Amino acid sequence: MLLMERLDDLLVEWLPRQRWFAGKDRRIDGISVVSDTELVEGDPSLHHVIIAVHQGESTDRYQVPLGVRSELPGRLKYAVIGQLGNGSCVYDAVHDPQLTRVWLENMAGNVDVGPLTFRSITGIDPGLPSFASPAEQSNTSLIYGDAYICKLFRRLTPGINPDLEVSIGLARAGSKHVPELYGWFSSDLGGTLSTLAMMSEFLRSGTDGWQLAGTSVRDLYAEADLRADEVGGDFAAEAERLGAATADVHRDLAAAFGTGEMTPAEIRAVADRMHTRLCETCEVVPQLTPYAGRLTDAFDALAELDEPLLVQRVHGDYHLGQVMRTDSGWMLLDFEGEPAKSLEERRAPAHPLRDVAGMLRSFDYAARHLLINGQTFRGDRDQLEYRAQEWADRNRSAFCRGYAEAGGIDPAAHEVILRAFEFDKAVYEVMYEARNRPSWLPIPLGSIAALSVRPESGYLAS
Ligand SMILES: Nc1ncnc2c1ncn2[C@@H]1O[C@H](COP(=O)(O)OP(=O)(O)O)[C@@H](O)[C@H]1O
Ligand SMILES: O=P(O)(O)O[C@H]1O[C@H](CO)[C@@H](O[C@H]2O[C@H](CO)[C@@H](O)[C@H](O)[C@H]2O)[C@H](O)[C@H]1O
Repeated sequence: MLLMERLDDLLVEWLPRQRWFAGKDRRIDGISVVSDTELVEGDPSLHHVIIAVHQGESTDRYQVPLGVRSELPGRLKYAVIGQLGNGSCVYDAVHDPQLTRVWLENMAGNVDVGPLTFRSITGIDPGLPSFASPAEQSNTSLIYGDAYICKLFRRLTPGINPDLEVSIGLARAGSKHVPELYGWFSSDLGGTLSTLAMMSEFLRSGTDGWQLAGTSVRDLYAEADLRADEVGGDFAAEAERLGAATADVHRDLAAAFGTGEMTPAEIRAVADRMHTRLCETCEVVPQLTPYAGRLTDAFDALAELDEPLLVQRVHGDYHLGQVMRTDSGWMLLDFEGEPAKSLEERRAPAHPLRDVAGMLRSFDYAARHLLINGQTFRGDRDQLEYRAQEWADRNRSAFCRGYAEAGGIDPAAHEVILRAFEFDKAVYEVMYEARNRPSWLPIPLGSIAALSVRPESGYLAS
């Protein structure tokens, strides 16, 4: 058992500096160890630790694999958490390939160690070295060789993780737009077998949509007088193909998990939740308040729909960082849903245009993110903002066209639904940015300002 004096103090100081720690906006009142399984003995040792972090009314559980060495080599200094009472160093084990190899070996061997169960569903090479992915993400991924990527879920929820659940479902449905699943590991959490990590094919030929879109936007801003359709890096054809891939995955999700109907009363409940989120966000970010009236109108218009809506399992947190363009087309990743929602909400069937709206938001982000933080490009500010909107609109339309032509519900024919979902997502982003990246807050606020003055009808095309 690793829990020695000072560990909790060290974690209180270290956790808020981690990208994946979801409680950065609240004080940590205390930390307790839920489980501690020694996976590698000796020096270094690997402790698979699950902690409970107490913050006010809430307690969240996190997975924190810890390495312990009597002396920390220079190459691991950046991963240090601190010094334990007995003088040894404790550090974030994901950065130590000497330790992380054990997860791969254990999955390959389908072994159980204490409460941990390691499983693979295909033959995997247990000998590949790992490094921690530098990607901007909510969890931590390890890349083994250039063959596998193993995502360690940081904040844990009892039960099967939706990302794993959906990957299994889509594999069974024969989807060609998701990486092949290779294995996972789980542990008992409060009496329920719960996913700790999943390992899939590493898409070595892939580039994520956020980077590709960013390159296109940079190309545009570098050419002072050209329009989005005139520069070399035009993204519209890719956006259209991405729309088509999204429709394919929605069809496969419907086949794997079934479809249902949302009654008008349930639609009103969805609109109510959007309204609640708006009120909560206005309290934290008062700059949103001037738009509250127009946002409320959009949510009310959704609440007034009197036809049932077809619902199904969806992605739930869809954006350009969740898709990769590979040599065989677009691949979709990370079916975990919005990290702030409960597991039940994340697994609940929803309208497929929720994902479409998520991706539309991402085109806005891609266009606007280079205009914050004092980045300088040719052209005056107003002109750049105009061109950003033009780029976003061109790609938003192309994505919707691709989606509809591949058999998805035509977004242009369901603007009331799309508008409500897009505004709700933008409100979510306002809170997300306020908590995680305050310097990015102008992005969703700017989008809300621009979109909320568009007419209800034709709001996509304008
Ligand atoms: N199968 C994969 N192959 C290659 N890179 C991947 C793969 N899965 C994820 N990535 C990279 O890791 C990033 C984060 O992955 P994601 O699943 O969204 O993590 P998180 O849920 O922690 O945010 C992606 O944007 C992508 O760049
Ligand atoms: O970490 P996740 O991918 O699960 O999602 C969370 O973080 C995302 C940022 O990394 C955040 O996405 C927002 O920023 C993106 C650009 O960085 C942009 O493309 C998205 O449209 C925007 O929503 C996501 O909302 C959050 O849940």
